[in-house]
Amino acid sequence: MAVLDDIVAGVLEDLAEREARTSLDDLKERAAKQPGALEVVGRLKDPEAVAVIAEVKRSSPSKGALADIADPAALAVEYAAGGAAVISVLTEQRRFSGSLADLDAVRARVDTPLLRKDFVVTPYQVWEARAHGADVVLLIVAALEQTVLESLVERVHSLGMTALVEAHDLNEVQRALDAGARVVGINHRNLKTLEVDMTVFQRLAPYVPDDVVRVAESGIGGPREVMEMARAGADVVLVGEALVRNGNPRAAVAELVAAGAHPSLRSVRPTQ
Ligand SMILES: O=C(O)c1ccccc1NCC(=O)[C@H](O)[C@H](O)COP(=O)(O)O
Repeated sequence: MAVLDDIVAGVLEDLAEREARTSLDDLKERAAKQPGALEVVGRLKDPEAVAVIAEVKRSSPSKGALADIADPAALAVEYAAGGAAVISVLTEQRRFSGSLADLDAVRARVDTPLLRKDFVVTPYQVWEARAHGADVVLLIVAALEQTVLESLVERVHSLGMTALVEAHDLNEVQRALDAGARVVGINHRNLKTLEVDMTVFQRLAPYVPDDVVRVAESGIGGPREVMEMARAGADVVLVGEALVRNGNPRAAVAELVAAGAHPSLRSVRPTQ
């Protein structure tokens, strides 16, 4: 079984348990009590700079344990202080050791927009994201039939949140755009094989129109890669491992933010 299928199968089992505990009506009530979702498209599409999405990531299928993050909110506070535009919180339990409790904890401590990073395949999970304070929801094209992808994008947007729609090849980029994505993530990591190919973003970015936010994801280790992604047309970089392994996450985010605003990029980035 491909890694992605295996992850989604586990996600569906865990989801069934949560659905048995919390009805959709209860989730909707909780969502109604949240402040409105924060707008992120304008924040991410800055012609002067590449924005940074900093990820709270304890472990992963490709690398196993990455960092012992006892206090995800404290890490998020450091990310926010370093200048992260959005903070990504992994909520998948089995392979990434995340939870909705992590999202709650982070939401309680930072005002920065939050991305619920999970394997979202049903509307219930979209409601969960909103009920737990998310502003952005990841949708992975490879995990979804086109009609389901379209309806989930619509649901995310109708709740005032933004869908980050993730692709890994040209067909998936086209499907993301057809589904109405305003923010497209191009993942260097193939989620079926876990192979990371750092040429994927530069090959696919030209197919994403300029009015759509382009996010380069995975394998970004530091300022050098941020500048490479910027030159290839990235508006945003999403970084996990390099930040959670760094002893000074605030400084590490600040370094990436500074690289994304480097004056030498002004001549290569399109003015919008
Ligand atoms: O990270 C993995 O091993 C992984 C495996 C299977 C599905 C998804 C996976 N990661 C999710 C991500 O997209 C990354 O967490 C994110 O892009 C950050 O990547 P990195 O900076 O390389 O930690």
